[in-house]
Amino acid sequence: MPSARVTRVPALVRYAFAQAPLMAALTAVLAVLAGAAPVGITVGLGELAGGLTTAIGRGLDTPEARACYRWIAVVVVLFLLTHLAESARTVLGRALGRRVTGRLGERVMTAVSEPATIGHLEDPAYLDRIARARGEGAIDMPPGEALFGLSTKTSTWVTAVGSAALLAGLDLALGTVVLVVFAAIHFRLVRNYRIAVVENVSQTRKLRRTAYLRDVPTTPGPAREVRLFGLTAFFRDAYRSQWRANMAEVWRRRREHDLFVVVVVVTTGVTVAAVFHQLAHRAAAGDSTVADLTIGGLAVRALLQLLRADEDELRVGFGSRAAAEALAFPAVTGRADPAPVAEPPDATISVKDLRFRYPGATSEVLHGIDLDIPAGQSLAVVGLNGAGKTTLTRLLAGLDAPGGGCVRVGGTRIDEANRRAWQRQVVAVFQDFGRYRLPIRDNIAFGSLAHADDDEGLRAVAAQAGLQEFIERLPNGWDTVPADASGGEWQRIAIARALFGLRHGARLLIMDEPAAALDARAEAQLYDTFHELTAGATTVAVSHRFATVRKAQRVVVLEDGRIIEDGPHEALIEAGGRYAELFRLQAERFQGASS
Ligand SMILES: Nc1ncnc2c1ncn2[C@@H]1O[C@H](COP(=O)(O)OP(=O)(O)OP(=O)(O)O)[C@@H](O)[C@H]1O
Repeated sequence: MPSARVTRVPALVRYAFAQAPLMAALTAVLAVLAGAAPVGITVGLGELAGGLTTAIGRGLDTPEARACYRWIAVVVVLFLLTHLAESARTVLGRALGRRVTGRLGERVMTAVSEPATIGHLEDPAYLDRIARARGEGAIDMPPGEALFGLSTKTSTWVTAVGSAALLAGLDLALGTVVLVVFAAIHFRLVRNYRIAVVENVSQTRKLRRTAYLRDVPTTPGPAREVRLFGLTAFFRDAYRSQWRANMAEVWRRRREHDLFVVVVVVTTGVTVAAVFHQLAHRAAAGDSTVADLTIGGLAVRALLQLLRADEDELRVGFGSRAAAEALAFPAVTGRADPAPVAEPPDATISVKDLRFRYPGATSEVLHGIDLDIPAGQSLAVVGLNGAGKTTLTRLLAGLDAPGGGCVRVGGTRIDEANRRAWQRQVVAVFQDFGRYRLPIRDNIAFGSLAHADDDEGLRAVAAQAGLQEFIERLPNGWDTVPADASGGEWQRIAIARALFGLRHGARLLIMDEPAAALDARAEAQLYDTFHELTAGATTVAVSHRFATVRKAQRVVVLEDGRIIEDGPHEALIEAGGRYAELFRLQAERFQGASS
């Protein structure tokens, strides 16, 4: 660990100096000043004590008394300086920390958003990296906190080394031994302290799982089931036993540490006793003055502050680790919105031998899909759970890079160079559409942010998605954050967002179960007016509801990652294949229910 730290801390300090040179330099100077001034006070008090022994009894206006006044002035000024430097260092150090945390946060956010595809965001290891870069862990410590911790520790070490130097001035061996012994204890204390917490951090995942067990019974959704199925005791017991298993190692360390504290107390006692014995010995031999004795005593006292490990160790340890994680993300500068893919509006969207495998999966989800979707066509994709429907829509939208084959728009192949440009021309209502905790205006305008001021358009799509009354009822109308919207209302918002995008030039609309949360009337309304709503755009809708599917101009049936049927509803029914079978099954259920 220390070796990693050796590279982590300088990298962070260099970054701080690059981002905020003045603030960083001032913090460093103040940290040194705040650490050096107490050493000066030790000298001042020692000289004052020495001067007083000769000045007393000689009168107030003697050279000896005047020397004492000067040392009193020096001590008072240094006290003030310590106080001022320490306060200013605290304020500046915290501000510097906040600035660096903010900059690193932006760096991570930009780097994470840089790839046009989204596969990396489904990789748990990558998500862990992001969390660590933000300083999330067993204890939360943003990267910038390390700078504040470093400034505190700089002061501590300047005082310690300065005080040891004063001791060494009296007796070289004495100063060296005390510094070495105290520093050794300090590093061991820091190590113990950090290990105790690092262990928790390395168990982050385990602890997260444990916390999950604790939280299930108090999380509104699952809590309903926990009550119904009587699972409270299960979760409580599982939490308790997992937590104990996780903590066993931590408790063992804690016992070890308690033992170490006894060793520290004894070693420190012996060292301090040795110092005073040596000073007394020298005084008895007439080798040292009162000033020397005072300086020696005060210097040892100042050195005692090394014998502790506090939160600043965590700040430096965890903060610099978070900073290193954040700095490992490449610095990316913002990019301008790309120009749209330059293909005529009537260009066909085609898929050729499309293959895809999720990272870490052993087999392909799509095994070579061929599909031409003429502009303006409404296409429904049906198939059993896990057939690959959602995966196909993700690839059509350019959110994943195919493992083989390609997506084309007219003569343009969608690849890394134009992926973003293509994404701007696609709007979608995915199964897990966004529910932004932002005003409803933003929630809908996100469909085409460049046209967020198109109030008329916003009102029109809201009406098309059946949201007019809902918005009118909201306390602040369009400016309300629709936090309490129902599942269906949120889905209408997502539909309105997609429609707003279509209105402003998107050419492909993807809908993955867009009516899952809609009531029967809303669903019927959506599909009855579908063509009018989508204004002739190309649409690909995934649905398990055949009453809906049959309204599409064309249906493809996906099975195990392959298209097995393709044609209009009537033709597929007539062919009597898988589509006809699934359609009949669903129709029978409804007939059964109504008879
Ligand atoms: N992010 C992922 N990582 C790994 N495997 C995945 C991921 N997403 C989906 N899969 C797997 O890929 C297969 C196809 O999933 P997909 O979501 O495309 O199916 P689907 O036809 O849309 O299913 P459904 O009707 O249930 O929505 C499934 O076996 C699924 O488990």
